Amino acid sequence: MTQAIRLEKLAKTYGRRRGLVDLTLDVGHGEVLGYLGPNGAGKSTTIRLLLDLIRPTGGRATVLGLDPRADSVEVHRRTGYLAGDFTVDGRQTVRECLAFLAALRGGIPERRITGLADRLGLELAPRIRSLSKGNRQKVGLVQAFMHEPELLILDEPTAGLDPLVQQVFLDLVREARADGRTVFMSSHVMSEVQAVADRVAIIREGRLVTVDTVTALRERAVRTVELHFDGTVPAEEFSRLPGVSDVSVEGPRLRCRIAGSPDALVKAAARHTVTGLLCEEPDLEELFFEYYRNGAGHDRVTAA
Ligand SMILES: Nc1ncnc2c1ncn2[C@@H]1O[C@H](COP(=O)(O)OP(=O)(O)OP(=O)(O)O)[C@@H](O)[C@H]1O
Repeated sequence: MTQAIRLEKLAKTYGRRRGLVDLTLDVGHGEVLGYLGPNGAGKSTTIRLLLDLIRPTGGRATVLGLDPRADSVEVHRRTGYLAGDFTVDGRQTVRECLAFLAALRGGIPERRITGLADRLGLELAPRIRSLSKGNRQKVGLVQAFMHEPELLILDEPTAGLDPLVQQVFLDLVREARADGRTVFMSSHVMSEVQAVADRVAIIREGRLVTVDTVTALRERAVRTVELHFDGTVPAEEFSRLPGVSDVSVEGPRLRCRIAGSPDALVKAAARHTVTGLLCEEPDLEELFFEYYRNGAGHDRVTAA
């Protein structure tokens, strides 16, 4: 797979403040990458660097094979961008605003704009300044998607959206991927990212902590397992097994948490008569918290 985005030791400092530290990351064409991190992790900094809205202090970014600085116009033409602080002229109506932005893009069929607005439940008649935060965000989404760009760069796209509209947004991302387009979206909510992303990159304090597929993250995540036996089993037979923690036994029921392979647990259970087995879906949000806790940041993220 060729790369839609290639970051090589990309770095940004703001005076003496750290923005981004030697970030190396590739995003393939047609891939949806979820870019997760707590407040101040460096997500917006990365995105602004991709679009040449700020300049790096080290390293290199390549977007659609282009240099964001030298080929800025071309990068912006081929990209749909939603800024974290999306703002437009408040005096315009939604329709005027989107028509203006469409004209800047060389014209876009009106039905595409009205189609997106309909799906997101965005009225076109009101003035921008009268809109709630969520409705302004919808304007931002329409303008990012309306020209069907080959690359979408979205900074906290679901901020302020209610759950139903969030689902519509996730559908738009799925459709973009089905069309072979690339999506780079930042978030601080794991659940929405895991619903659509092929891979998830987690950053903390300007550094990449991990990047992996949602499937692999799931395999690494902690899950709760409940086993039912035909009688009481000794907890100590289970508490020392690799990856097993928080073992509790209540009558014939044993509950524990497991990280990684359940093989040792299954083999230990098989020494008894198992009458029931319940395994909860791994909680990726919890895995995400772990990545945060294992550092000096301690910035809490929002659980969805
Ligand atoms: N213009 C600036 N001047 C000084 N420091 C900045 C500036 N922009 C960002 N920073 C610092 O860079 C770091 C990364 O900020 P950034 O906005 O990229 O984080 P983020 O992950 O997007 O956070 P959030 O979720 O709050 O938007 C933070 O410590 C922030 O204070």
